[in-house]
Amino acid sequence: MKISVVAAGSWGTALSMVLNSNGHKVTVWARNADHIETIRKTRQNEKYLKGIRLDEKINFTCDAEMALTDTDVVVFSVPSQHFQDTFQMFYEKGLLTNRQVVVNVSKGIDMNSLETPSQIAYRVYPEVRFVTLSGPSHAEEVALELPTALVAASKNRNDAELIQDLFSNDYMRVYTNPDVIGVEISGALKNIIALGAGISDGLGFGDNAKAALITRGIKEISQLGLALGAKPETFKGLAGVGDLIVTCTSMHSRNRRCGMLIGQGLTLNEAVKQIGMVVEGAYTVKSAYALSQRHGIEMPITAELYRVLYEDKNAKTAVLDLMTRRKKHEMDEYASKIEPWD
Ligand SMILES: NC(=O)C1=CN([C@@H]2O[C@H](COP(=O)(O)OP(=O)(O)OC[C@H]3O[C@@H](n4cnc5c(N)ncnc54)[C@H](O)[C@@H]3O)[C@@H](O)[C@H]2O)C=CC1
Ligand SMILES: O=C(CO)COP(=O)(O)O
Repeated sequence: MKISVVAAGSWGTALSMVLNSNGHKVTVWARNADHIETIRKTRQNEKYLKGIRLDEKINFTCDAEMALTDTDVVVFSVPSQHFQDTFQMFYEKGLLTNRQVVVNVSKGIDMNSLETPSQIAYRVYPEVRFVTLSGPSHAEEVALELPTALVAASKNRNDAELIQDLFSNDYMRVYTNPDVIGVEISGALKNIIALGAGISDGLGFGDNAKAALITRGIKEISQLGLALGAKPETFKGLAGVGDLIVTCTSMHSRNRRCGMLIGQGLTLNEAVKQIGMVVEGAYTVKSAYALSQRHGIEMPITAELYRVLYEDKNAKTAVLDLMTRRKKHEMDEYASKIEPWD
């Protein structure tokens, strides 16, 4: 198949390698001509995916028409805060048709509209054939062909299966899932919890704190997801708890590393600058906090992180406030229904 990949960051580049090794004709589009020129000359993406050689067969261009015309699949890998602009720009140029399948691989919620990428895509182009590809997958490991499992989620089974076939090989296993919103909310919100896990590490806390954040984190993620129409099983899957575990524990995670720097005393801006790549949780924390208020959902970890990142709250005070919240049952439903020990 002919496939366009939009953006030459770490994830777009790693996925273009998978698709190329699966025998597809891949063209990567990026807006920065100098970046493209350097990749073409060196066959490396030194800025975003250090030390990895890129096959000569992968095309790199900054000509959008050349990259998208007559392709079967368009993979969007722009940071989520730029998904709206980029998708709309390609749509208005007439470069997206419903003969193509659009795959989004970014993980976030737009801070202005509070929409996920699928909600943006359907609003801009109601006939879009949309698939979201998510799950525990650091680009650095995928580029080395280390075993990875993903989820392709779509309202349309054929489109989900097409994307499953396209990316599957002996080091990449792709499952399908009809729950697009559940997969999107999982992928977006795990970045917030990973920032928190990094802050916890940076403050010198241990594995107990990390396990507590992961476990209470998936509860917050699923509560917001359920309010937005997600299915509960999704949060137990690869896009849910799977991606939460890898992002909260891996040294590859930009969100976790950014949190560690904040825990060690840097400001959010200083930490993001030092990471030098997108730190999605820094933006999605604003969207998730706003959504929790809109839907009346208690999300204590998200709320404390919002205060630390945007209201200058001291991180240690935030932890103390989380630890000394009102005492409660582990399962909220017990509080409102029957006594659990009856
Ligand atoms: N890197 C990874 O391991 C994974 C990343 N993701 C997600 O993929 C998305 C992209 O992440 P990365 O590639 O890692 O980020 P990155 O920071 O490595 O690269 C982002 C790329 O997007 C480009 N870009 C930024 N704004 C743009 C715009 N308005 N138009 C066109 N291009 C633009 C940048 O120039 C850069 O090339 C994020 O949502 C991330 O959460 C998902 C799974 C794995
Ligand atoms: O989504 C990812 C792994 O699944 C990448 O996480 P980071 O953006 O924190 O590096």
